[in-house]
Amino acid sequence: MSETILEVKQLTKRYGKQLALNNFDLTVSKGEIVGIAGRNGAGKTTLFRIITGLTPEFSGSLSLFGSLDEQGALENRHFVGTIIEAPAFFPDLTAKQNLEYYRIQRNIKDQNRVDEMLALVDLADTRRKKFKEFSLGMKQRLAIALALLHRPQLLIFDEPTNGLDPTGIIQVRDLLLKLAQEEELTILVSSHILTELEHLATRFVIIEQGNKIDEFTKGELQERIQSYYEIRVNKPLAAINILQTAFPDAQMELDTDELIKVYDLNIPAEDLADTLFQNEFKLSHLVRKTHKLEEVFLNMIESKGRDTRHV
Ligand SMILES: Nc1ncnc2c1ncn2[C@@H]1O[C@H](COP(=O)(O)OP(=O)(O)OP(=O)(O)O)[C@@H](O)[C@H]1O
Repeated sequence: MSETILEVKQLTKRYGKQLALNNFDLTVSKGEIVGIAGRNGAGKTTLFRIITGLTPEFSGSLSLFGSLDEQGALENRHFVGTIIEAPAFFPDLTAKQNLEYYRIQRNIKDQNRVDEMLALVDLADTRRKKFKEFSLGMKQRLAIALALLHRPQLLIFDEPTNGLDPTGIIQVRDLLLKLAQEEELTILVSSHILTELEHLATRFVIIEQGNKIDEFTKGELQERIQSYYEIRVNKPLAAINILQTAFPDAQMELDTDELIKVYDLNIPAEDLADTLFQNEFKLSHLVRKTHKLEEVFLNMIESKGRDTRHV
């Protein structure tokens, strides 16, 4: 069994009448990169603030590094590195000077740690460049270096790719992957765009209006971005019934645009067309398509979110 790094059970947080988190359960094992995806206001930051101790009032239980009692969890927060809000860096200081300030302030004895971190996040060459002259991606990488300065085992990163351009997104993502592999970090990240977590996370949790509405592994996600046939035909309702009778094992649906979707590419397209022709349907469109990830994400929120609202 893999080591449990974090376990929260039945986490609930209200801000007045606003339910920000509702009976939220989450277990994170060592070495995992867990992506929390949800729209703006879904509750991601609230979850991270509770885990990191920034929001101390909540109901439910929280266990960090196996320590169940609240006091123990507080002590174990030393092993957590956090980027929830942009850290305060001095605009006129360099990357090295900024990190050195925090190294001394946090009483980290290892004097090589700053150079080590700058190399790790690929900022060693910035030399005299001041923080205010950094790109957003460089600022984000410096924030990662700061969060890791005290050698945490769990990194919690709220919206790491927010505001970054495509190059910045890839740089930050590759850095996080490298950290997970080389530094054996366990990582918890959030995003309002599932696509941005797609090539990073090993497991995904979908949150909507404070509720966990879905959870799946990277492999399971691939299955959901499945390919399918899209068919337009006159009398689509009658046609889907005929197709379903002809191919009883195939999963099919009629979407809101009256398009038939057949989720079984083992059926040759000609067989679908033949069945429709033989039953005198007029076929105007038959193409092979693949679901787009954001589409899968929004469908998930729409269908499962509906069931959990107003609780
Ligand atoms: N300090 C607060 N006071 C009142 N309401 C709050 C507070 N913090 C969060 N909320 C509310 O709780 C809900 C969850 O907010 P949260 O910031 O956790 O969402 P989020 O998923 O992180 O969204 P975003 O991506 O926009 O940051 C929202 O409805 C938000 O308005």
